[in-house]
Amino acid sequence: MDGFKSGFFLNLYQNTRNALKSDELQTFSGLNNNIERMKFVHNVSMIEKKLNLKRHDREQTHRTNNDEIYFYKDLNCALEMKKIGNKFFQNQQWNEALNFYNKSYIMIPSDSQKDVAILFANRSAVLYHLENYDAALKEIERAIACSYPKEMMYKLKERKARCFLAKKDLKEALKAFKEDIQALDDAIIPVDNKLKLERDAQIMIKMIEKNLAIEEKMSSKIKAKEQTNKNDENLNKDNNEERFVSNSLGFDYSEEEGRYAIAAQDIKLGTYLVQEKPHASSLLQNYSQTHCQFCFKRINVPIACSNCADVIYCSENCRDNSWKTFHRFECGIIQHLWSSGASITCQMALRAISQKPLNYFVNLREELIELKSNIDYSKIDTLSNDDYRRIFVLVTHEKERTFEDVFHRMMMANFLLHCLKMCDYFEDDETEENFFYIGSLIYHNLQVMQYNAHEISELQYKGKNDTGSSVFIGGGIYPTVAFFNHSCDPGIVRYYTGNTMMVRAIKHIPKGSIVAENYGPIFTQTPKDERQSQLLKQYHFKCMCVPCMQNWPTFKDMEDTFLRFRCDGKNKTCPSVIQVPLDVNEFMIKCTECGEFTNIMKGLKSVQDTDMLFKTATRLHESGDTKNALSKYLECLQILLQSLVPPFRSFHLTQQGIKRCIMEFGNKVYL
Ligand SMILES: C[S@@+](CC[C@H](N)C(=O)[O-])C[C@H]1O[C@@H](n2cnc3c(N)ncnc32)[C@H](O)[C@@H]1O
Repeated sequence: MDGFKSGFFLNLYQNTRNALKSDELQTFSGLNNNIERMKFVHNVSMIEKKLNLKRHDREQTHRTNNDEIYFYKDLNCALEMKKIGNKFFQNQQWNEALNFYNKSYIMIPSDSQKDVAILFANRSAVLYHLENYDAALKEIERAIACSYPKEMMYKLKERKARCFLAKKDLKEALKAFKEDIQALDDAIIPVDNKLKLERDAQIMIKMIEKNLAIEEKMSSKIKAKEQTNKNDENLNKDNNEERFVSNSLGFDYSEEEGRYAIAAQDIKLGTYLVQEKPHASSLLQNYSQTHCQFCFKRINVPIACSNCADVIYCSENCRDNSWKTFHRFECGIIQHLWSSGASITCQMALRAISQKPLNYFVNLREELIELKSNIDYSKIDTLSNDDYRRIFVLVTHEKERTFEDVFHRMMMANFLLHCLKMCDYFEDDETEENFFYIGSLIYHNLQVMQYNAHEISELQYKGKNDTGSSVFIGGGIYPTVAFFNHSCDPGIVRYYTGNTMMVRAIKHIPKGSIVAENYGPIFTQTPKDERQSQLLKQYHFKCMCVPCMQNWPTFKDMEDTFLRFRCDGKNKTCPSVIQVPLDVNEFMIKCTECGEFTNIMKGLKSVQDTDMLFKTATRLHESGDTKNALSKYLECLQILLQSLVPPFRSFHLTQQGIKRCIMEFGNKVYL
């Protein structure tokens, strides 16, 4: 996720770097703070002269060189798209029609409100046919708010009534049919048609009134339903929390490992540990026309930015929040960022600044200097997720960086600073001091993102039988989860709804143990040496997790591994450890020492967490459903891996077994 891999910036960087003379190199190496370094890079790169970039504005209504990716507001083009949409609509190809209406709407300049209103109305018609009545009603509301023509209003009101009817909301349907009759007064259509439409509406009104009378009698039932809906609303509110951190999670600090998460109490498998919104996040360009720029939800019915056609939103709320924070500055420069080749981490480094006004950072300046040498985590943890100090304190490994790394990142920061200037971030403030101070923060952010940002993924399914795969759609910086250290055998799984991250335990984690996540290399797939050197190179630490210390084999190396169990023979004193081949599908095994048959799962019964699971497995086993029983037994084993004492603690489950446990059990957690 790091750096500029392609795009015009690479050239600029290489030219500047190659042109550096040895005395300039020395000067740069001798500089002792980031503001001075920023000034130096700014002067040698002469970025403003070399890059003739301008912010796009509303007047720029042309398309560039048949460029398929970059859309501009363009009325003619938008009307063409609408025509295509209309053709699909006539052929009852609803999804295709919606797709073209969406494209058309996104490209309409915001001063063409009437066209916008008509497109909202067209989308409502498609959505009605797709039986997505709530979305259709929302579009009707939007069309009306955009001054939909009075003479056509009766169509919208009638559609509104039919949507409510389909939703079985008779009261609202009744209201809408009455509004429909009123709206017919303004309709410019032949009188006969008008009368017919009015008669139809009256018939509906009578029918609904009759049904409402019946419904009245059952009002108590309806009240109960309303109560349920209210409860649902409350649930959703909880989901919208900025962050939730379980009481079972704590944080500790050591000189070698920095700050890291631990279990403040025993953590059961499956426990929700964290739900967190990002401090800053950026969506990949490829998803800019399918996902909400603000919350990353996939969208069928987008809301457009009124100035640019580069981004879309799932709702007016997300559009407004985006505008209030970063998009008012980024609007019109996003295409430059994309074509520069700036990685998602670079875009996040910029966004962590563009989402707050200049004053915010100017006011924090003294405190940030203090934070560089003295961090009070108990205070930092109480700050809200959108507070810049929460990400400022994250690891940067600043002292371990090479000259090339610093120069490269300074150049990136300088380019991003240039972008900020281009989009009027500094407004009337022309002081050099603030300009380079913000540059130094962008540089700091680039370092923070390198070690602390997370990829945001989405579970995508291709067809009915697909089991789904996780697809990278953007990046985010999560102030709480950024403090989780790594293990090659992690205790948690991360997954997302939009850009909200959820973290759950995938094993039993005893009180006081580290709660680790995984930075990439996992013991089942990558051999120890490879894992350790990758982590050292990428994250500057030597991994000392249990699989690294005990050199656990990968799945591939586990082909010949045995399951090992202590014999549970008749006299209970047999000291033997029985080895069971990997492909075991019998649960009764014979001890080679005492000759007794024993149930390999017997020793596991005592562990509380697995009791239910074990009972289910036994029931399935006894009923002859060996396949499902095995799967349940293996789930037990997966949980127990953490709590068993040696030699059991150190055994590795079968390749098939652990894989299946993780896949099957893990999947349940993911979904
Ligand atoms: C995302 S941060 C994790 C939080 C970090 N410990 C801190 O103090 O902010 C990643 C950095 O933490 C440290 N780290 C992560 N896992 C570690 C581990 N298992 N052992 C030692 N250091 C680790 C490394 O310095 C790594 O670059």
